[in-house]
Amino acid sequence: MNEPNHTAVVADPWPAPLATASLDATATIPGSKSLSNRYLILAALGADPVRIRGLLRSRDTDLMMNALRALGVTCREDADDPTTVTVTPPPNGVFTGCTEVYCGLAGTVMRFVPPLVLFADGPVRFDGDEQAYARPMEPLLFGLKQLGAHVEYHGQEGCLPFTVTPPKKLGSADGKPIKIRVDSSSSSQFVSGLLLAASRIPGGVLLRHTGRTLPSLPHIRMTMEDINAAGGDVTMPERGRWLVQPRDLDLPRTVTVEPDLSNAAPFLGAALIAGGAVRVPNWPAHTTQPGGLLPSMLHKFGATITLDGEPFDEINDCEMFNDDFSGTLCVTGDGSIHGLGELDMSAAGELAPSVAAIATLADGPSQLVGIGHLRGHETNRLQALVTEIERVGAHAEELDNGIAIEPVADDELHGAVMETYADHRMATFAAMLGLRIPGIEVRDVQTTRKTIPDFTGMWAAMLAQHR
Ligand SMILES: O=C(O)C1=C[C@@H](OP(=O)(O)O)[C@@H](O)[C@H](O)C1
Ligand SMILES: C=C(OP(=O)(O)O)C(=O)O
Repeated sequence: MNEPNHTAVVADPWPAPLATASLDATATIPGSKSLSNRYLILAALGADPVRIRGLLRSRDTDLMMNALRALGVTCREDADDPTTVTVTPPPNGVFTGCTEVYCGLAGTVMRFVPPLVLFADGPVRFDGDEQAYARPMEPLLFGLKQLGAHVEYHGQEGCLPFTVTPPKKLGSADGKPIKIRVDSSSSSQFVSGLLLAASRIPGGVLLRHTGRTLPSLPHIRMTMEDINAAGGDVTMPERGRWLVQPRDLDLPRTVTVEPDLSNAAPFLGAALIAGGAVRVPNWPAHTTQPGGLLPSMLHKFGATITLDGEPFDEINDCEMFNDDFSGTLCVTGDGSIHGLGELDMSAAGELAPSVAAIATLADGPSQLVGIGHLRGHETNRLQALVTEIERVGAHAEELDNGIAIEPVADDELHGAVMETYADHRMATFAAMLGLRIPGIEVRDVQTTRKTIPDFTGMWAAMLAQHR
């Protein structure tokens, strides 16, 4: 249950640096949280050790490794490189029960680990940060109940903390896929969590999403691609329906994690806000990360985008998606930012705080829609964004399914101490505003450790590289 100590000392509130010159920077972004935690889960579900290279080392991945360790999985980092970790599954694939897992505030831990209890030899209790008690969990646990698990809540019904007890017998009696129905409209992670475990269920699983909307489809496609890369057989015969055939899962002996493209957003966005160029190396030309949508969003704001020197306009999405190719993405801004009008962000909700920061400094209004489920993220992000945008003197309002942002002239914006609500993306959002608005200070900037080990160091390094 213990978490590792993080010791770096940073002033609180942290004075966000102002950009006083246009940028000419390269930012190397650590590994993807979503891919890191999927590879850890899939490696734990396999039979043989898997070496994961470029693993993100941050609070969410440390929580995931500790969760797996509690279940009898060995996660051993290389002595000379903590981002290379070898995962060895438990003997016979049986996870250790009668234990506890601490989820922190990590959606990928609280939604991807409980399904592993289906293969445990006893009950597992799950707990997390107090703020995690407000995050939706019930649809995932309803899915597990349909697979025969027993769930006991220790606080509010449908929320952390809870205990999952494995079924006495797993899988259908007739050898056909078990049919389960889950409403995943409040988080794609319910579908992903169930799919990740489903290959190991005798007879497999037919999963149907029952809600009206389904956010973060790229993240579900990421789950499918990773399962299939591990020898699984998962298909989506139609939107909102997945068929998982029973299969042994074994990732390749070594897998390499792509950089976290969503965490690239504040850095690339800085080129628009401060003006100048920011480059991110190892940008994958093919990716299931929703951050793959970032170049086109930044382009709409008015940025010039190149990949290995090729203009973005001339990069045909299909041709560019050659699996083996990765290059340096370069975003250049001239200090002007166009309002977006209405932008559907349902596929990439985790980019919304960064996009909102840029939109706050634009020359016209933006409405980011399709993201009502952000109310159940680390904090109620729609409410938090409105409060913090208003705090610096611009205007914003909550919509049913998103946020409307009404920028004001730069001289009407003013510094403030920004709240972050234990939300890493609210901290990076505030840092982005601080590039242009003098006097921005950020409370608890260390909350960025959820997915970035040294955000303030990387931010300072970017600003030190200017024209
Ligand atoms: O599966 C994943 O790795 C994630 C899915 C998304 O969750 P939601 O569908 O809840 O937004 C995303 O926002 C989160 O940061 C990571
Ligand atoms: C929503 C997010 O995280 P989580 O994986 O905790 O859901 C996020 O990182 O923006």
